[in-house]
Amino acid sequence: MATENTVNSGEKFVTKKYPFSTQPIPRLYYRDPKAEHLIQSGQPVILTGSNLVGSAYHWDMDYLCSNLGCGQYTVYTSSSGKFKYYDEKKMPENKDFKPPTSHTDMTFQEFAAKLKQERNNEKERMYLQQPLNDTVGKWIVMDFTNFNWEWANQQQKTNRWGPLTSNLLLVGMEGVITPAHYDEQENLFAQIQGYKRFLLFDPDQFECLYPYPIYHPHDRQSQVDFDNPDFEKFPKFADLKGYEGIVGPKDVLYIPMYWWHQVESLSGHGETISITFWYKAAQTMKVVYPLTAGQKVAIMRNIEKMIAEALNDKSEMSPFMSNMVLGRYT
Ligand SMILES: CC1(C)c2ccccc2-c2ccc(C[C@@H](CC(=O)O)C(=O)C(=O)O)cc21
Ligand SMILES: [Zn+2]
Repeated sequence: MATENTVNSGEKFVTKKYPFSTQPIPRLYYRDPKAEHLIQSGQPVILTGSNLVGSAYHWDMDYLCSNLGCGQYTVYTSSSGKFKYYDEKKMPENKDFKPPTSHTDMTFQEFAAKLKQERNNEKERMYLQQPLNDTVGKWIVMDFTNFNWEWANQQQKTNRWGPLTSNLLLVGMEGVITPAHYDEQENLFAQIQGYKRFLLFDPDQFECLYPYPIYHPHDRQSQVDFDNPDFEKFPKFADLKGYEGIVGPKDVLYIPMYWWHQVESLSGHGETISITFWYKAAQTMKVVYPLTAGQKVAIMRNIEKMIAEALNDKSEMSPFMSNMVLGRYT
């Protein structure tokens, strides 16, 4: 049932309410020219009917247990249910950084068994994420080869995306949340089991989402706690405008590069099973003005990196940037 901080979004989903407005992510048949146009213009769209991972629609926990083999899988655990990504390579320079989640390796069978027992005492939330590699069993390899590669390759070509870098298998417990962040790759996000609520924000919402400094382990993640926003520190969060949609089995969501997204595995519909298709950026042939918001994010990132390198002292970043901007460009 819906409580005071949740809404009944449609017939069967209860979702958390946030203090910003959203409009629906378009949902179109994958062959619809409007869908093609949205992808080409770097706009998100939920695609139906693509069968991108049609050969994996029968993947459920039992099938994965018997066919994923006995390889080790990375399983993240979080007591809060939030899985904020952090870059371990950036931890040495940030002495007081405490990872918000822990991770261990285990076989899929161990993960599935823990999932069953976890269901009772609702304590530790778990999220398995694993590149699909050659440790998986032969049936999984066969399902993988039978993905709708013809359509995926056609998208890659039409939109001039770079190479496919990885397919990630994701198995999440009900209620896990991936907090707002952006990625630097194009993403075809395929849902196999369960339902995920996506909140998406245009890269031009950058000033409302206050990403961590680039050298921070939480680079690319928003500093704002959506459940308890600090409007003193992050006043423009109140002006945030987003898109929202529920991605269910057989849906494919196109998440354009640099688009912010928060992802919530909805309760009451079992664990979620997803596969991501990440592509490197399209080759920028000729710069066209005005620049897109995403291009400006890329420029900001490059400048932040150069300043951090030039100063070679993190504590100098803030005074340096303030001196450069305050009272001069503000
Ligand atoms: C949180 C988790 C498990 C994780 C932990 C540690 C390192 C990486 C990742 C990682 C990467 C991608 C996702 C999928 C998705 C979010 C979602 O579906 O929940 C998403 O953000 C995307 O497809 O771009 C989820 C994760
Ligand atoms: Zn992401």
